[in-house]
Amino acid sequence: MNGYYPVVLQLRGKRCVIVGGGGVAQRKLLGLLEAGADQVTVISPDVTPAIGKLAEEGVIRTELREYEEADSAGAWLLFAATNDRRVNAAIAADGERHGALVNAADEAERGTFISPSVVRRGDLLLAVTASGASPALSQLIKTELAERYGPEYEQVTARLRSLREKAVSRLPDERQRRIVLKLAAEEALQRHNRSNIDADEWLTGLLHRLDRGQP
Ligand SMILES: C[C@@]1(CC(=O)O)c2cc3[nH]c(cc4nc(cc5[nH]c(cc(n2)[C@H]1CCC(=O)O)[C@@](C)(CC(=O)O)[C@@H]5CCC(=O)O)C(CC(=O)O)=C4CCC(=O)O)c(CCC(=O)O)c3CC(=O)O
Ligand SMILES: NC(=O)C1=CN([C@@H]2O[C@H](COP(=O)(O)OP(=O)(O)OC[C@H]3O[C@@H](n4cnc5c(N)ncnc54)[C@H](O)[C@@H]3O)[C@@H](O)[C@H]2O)C=CC1
Repeated sequence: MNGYYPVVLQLRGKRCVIVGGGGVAQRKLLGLLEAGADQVTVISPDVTPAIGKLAEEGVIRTELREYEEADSAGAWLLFAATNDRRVNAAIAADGERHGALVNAADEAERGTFISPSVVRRGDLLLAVTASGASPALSQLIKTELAERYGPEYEQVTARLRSLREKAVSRLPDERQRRIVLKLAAEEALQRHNRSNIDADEWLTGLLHRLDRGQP
């Protein structure tokens, strides 16, 4: 076992700090924003034009200077993404001491987490990692997954959420609910073009299928 355990973090209201302002920092930043992070600061003497634009628009904050130890103190999620190995090592050590989750972009072992390759389809999130063995492989598999699970899966997942809400209120029997929800997920995967069916109607249809004994 390599020690890596996957989790999905809720970033709303959490302070995220990226140190470094190059291509890697930019990629990490865009990933955070896609997740809905709303308190992001980038610290670096220089930043890419895209990072600069986001700061101008007020989406993120930038501090155009070198890293200082105090920067890691208030961070919940911390990225060491400079091109200076010694600085990245110091950030990782400071961050851990202050209780932040740390990503070390140049030397994974120094940090406490690594970033996966991600495909987002609304609430459906597909994440791939090779645990540092091959970021390029993760990227390739992500591309395959993005083709297999196209943009329509946003709607598929949203429909399953509304159906599940209905099922939770209409079906008190846990076993029946579980069977219905598994059946719904199967149907959604097989026939995701039927996106216009109402959740109540769908649930009724699923219950009929169960009654007729054809799950
Ligand atoms: C350990 C890890 C730590 C971390 O950063 O979290 C790490 C470390 C390093 N990456 C390096 C290189 C590259 N990284 C990418 C791309 C990505 N790297 C990402 C994650 C990770 N990279 C973590 C492990 C994930 C895993 O193994 O699955 C992705 C998935 C997620 C993200 O960063 O958001 C993102 C793809 C996003 C997407 O598009 O889907 C590319 C491809 C490219 O640039 O086009 C290359 C060149 C090709 C190659 O090397 O394979 C180097 C060497 C640097 C050097 O040569 O100096 C190191 C340092 C080292 O090896 O120690
Ligand atoms: N994890 C990953 O996916 C990858 C990681 N890497 C590693 O990440 C490092 C960064 O890559 P790039 O963004 O392409 O480098 P880059 O050279 O484009 O950017 C480095 C940034 O760090 C800033 N910086 C340097 N010293 C600093 C300090 N003391 N305080 C704050 N900011 C400082 C620079 O101003 C610059 O903005 C590379 O050196 C490499 O080791 C590289 C490719 C992929």
